[in-house]
Amino acid sequence: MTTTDPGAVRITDSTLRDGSHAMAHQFTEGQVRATVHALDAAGVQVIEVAHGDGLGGSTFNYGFSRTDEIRLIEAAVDEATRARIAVLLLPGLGTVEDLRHAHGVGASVARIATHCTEADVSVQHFGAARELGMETVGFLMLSHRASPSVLAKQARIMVDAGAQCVYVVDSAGALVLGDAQARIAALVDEIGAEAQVGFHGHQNLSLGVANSVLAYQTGARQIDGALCALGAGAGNAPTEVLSAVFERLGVPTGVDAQGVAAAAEDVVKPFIPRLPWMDRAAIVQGYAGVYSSFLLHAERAAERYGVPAHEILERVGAAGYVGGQEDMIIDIALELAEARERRQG
Ligand SMILES: CC[C@H](O)CC(=O)C(=O)O
Ligand SMILES: [Mn+2]
Repeated sequence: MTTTDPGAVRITDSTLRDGSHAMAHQFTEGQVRATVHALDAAGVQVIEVAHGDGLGGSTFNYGFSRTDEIRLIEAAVDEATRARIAVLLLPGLGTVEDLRHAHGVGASVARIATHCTEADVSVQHFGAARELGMETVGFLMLSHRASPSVLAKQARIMVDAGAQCVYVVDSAGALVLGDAQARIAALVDEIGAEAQVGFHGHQNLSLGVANSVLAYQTGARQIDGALCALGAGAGNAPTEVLSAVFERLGVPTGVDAQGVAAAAEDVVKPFIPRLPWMDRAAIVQGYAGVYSSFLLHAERAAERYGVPAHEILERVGAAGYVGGQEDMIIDIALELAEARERRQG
C-alpha cells in the first residue's frame, strides 16, 4: 500500500490502550512487547499504547496501572521496527508535560480526545503536539451525543488547532449504521479538504465492523481496531476481522490479514482473562449510550452493593454521565441498593 493511495485505509490498533480498560489496566511489559512485535510484523502502521484513559490515567478514579505507561510506551517503541507508536491524551487528565514525556521515549502520534462537544479544550494540546513534530489525531468521544452538524463544527475546531485527522468515536457503541455514516459524511464535508476523518467503533450492539466499513465507504481513511476486540464494553471492532473484511472488499490496508489473525489468536487471546462480549450489561451500554469504559466500574459496584450491573448502566445512561464521572457510578449503585432495601422493608 502506498500512503498516497486515496482508497487506502490505515488501521490503528488500540489493543494496548483501549484494551487496557478490559484488562483493568494490568498489562505487563511482556504482553506489550509480544503484541507490538506481532502487529508490527503483520504491517500494522500505528499501535496505540497508554493507560485506557490515556496518559496520566493511572489514578484512584480510573484504576491504577500495573506497569508505568511510559515504560510500556518505551517497550513498544523498542519492539516496533516499522510501526509508529501512538498515545492518547484527554486534556485535564493528561497534560502537555505527559505528552512531552511520551514523545521523549519515542511516541510519534498524539491522539487528543475530548467529549464530542468540548473540542475547545484540546487546542493547546494540538499546538504542543505539532511543535513536538508529532502526527496529530482528534478524538470526539461519545459521538452519538452530538448531531452530525454539531460534531462537524467540533471537528473544525480540532483541525484549526492542528489536528491532521479527526475521529468519530463511538465510545458507547451506540451508533447504528446510518447514524455513524451521517456523522462521517458531515466531518468529510467540513474538514475533508484539509484533514482525514477516522472512525473508532465499539461492539456493544455488534456493529463495530459494519460501522467501520460504512465509515470507510463514506470517506473515513483511518479506522481503529483491537485484537480479539480487546477494549472497553463489548470491545472494539476486532483488528483481525477488519483486516480480513477490507481485504475481501479489495481495500488496501498494507497489513497481512493472516499475520493479524495470528497475532490475535496466538499472542493476545492466551493472556486475556475474559474475552469482551455483548452480554446484557454491554448491550445496555450500546442501547442507552453509556461510555464503554464504565463497564468494569459498574460490574465492581454491582458486586459490592448487590445490584445488577445492567440496571446501574441504564441509570448512568439516563443521567448522561461522561468520562471522568466514574465515581458517580457508585452513587447510583448505592441508590439502587437503598431502593431495594426500602422495597424489602
Ligand atoms: C477514556 C478514553 C476512552 O476510552 C477513549 C475511547 O476509546 C472511546 O471513547 O471509545
Ligand atoms: Mn474506545
